[in-house]
Amino acid sequence: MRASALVDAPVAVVAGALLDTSSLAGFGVKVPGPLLCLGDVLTGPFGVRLAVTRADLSGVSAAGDLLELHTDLVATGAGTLVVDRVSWTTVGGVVGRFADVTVGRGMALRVLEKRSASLARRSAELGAARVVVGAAIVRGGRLLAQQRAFPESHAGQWELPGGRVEPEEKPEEALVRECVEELGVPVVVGEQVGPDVPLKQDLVLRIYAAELAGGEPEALEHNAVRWVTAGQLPGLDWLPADRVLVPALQDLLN
Ligand SMILES: Nc1nc2c([nH]c(=O)n2[C@H]2C[C@H](O)[C@@H](COP(=O)(O)OP(=O)(O)OP(=O)(O)O)O2)c(=O)[nH]1
Repeated sequence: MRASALVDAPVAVVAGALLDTSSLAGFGVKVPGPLLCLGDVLTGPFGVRLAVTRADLSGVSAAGDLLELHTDLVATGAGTLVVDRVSWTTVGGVVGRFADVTVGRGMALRVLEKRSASLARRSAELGAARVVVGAAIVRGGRLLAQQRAFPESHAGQWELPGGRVEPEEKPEEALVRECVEELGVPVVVGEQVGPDVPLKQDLVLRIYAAELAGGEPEALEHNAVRWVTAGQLPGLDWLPADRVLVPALQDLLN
């Protein structure tokens, strides 16, 4: 079964809204955390279990023994086309087929309609949210990660250099400023990497690829900086929002 809807927001924003498990609230789905990550297991009504097999800019997929859900995102000139595909295994026999047609399809359609409305709502919120920028600085096939010194709850965890965009700044300008403040070096900012990851109701994390424009980065406000390979990325104790971005960061390095 397929359904599609146009959402008036860029792909990076809609992809972020899709990762936000708050848009699954009200569907009786148990989720492991506030953000969907590759490999997460979702538990739906009747104990149906689904593993997340894709969570990136192209959309989200989840698959289990009986059910598969795919949401594909396509950029159009007029916003993002969200294409949902649902497939499930029908219990055999006449009764099973009857139940499938009368109950299963109607239920799936109602769920998709409700979800599409909540996705559009969350995308609008995130599109208007304040942005925290982060720099994916790559040198010689390694990514620069930095280890937070505070607050206590996040001390020791890893993140990317960056911070909040001030009201009068462009995101790229904020990133250059933050890299000078935190690392003591200028950077050249490139393309966005991965989706806008929801941090709170009205705050998103947006990562840009970046290159050093000179100098050697130092941990001026952090515990440490470290250059990590694609293989080392999943093993680092990242802040939760950055963990979601690991596959996109690995793609950037590969
Ligand atoms: N810089 C940065 N912040 C991140 C990342 N991942 C992530 O969840 N965050 C969160 C942590 C904070 O809640 C928020 C940014 O705060 P910050 O402390 O770095 O930036 P800031 O100095 O401009 O913020 P503030 O003084 O206004 O709190 O974003 C990341 O990779 N880099």
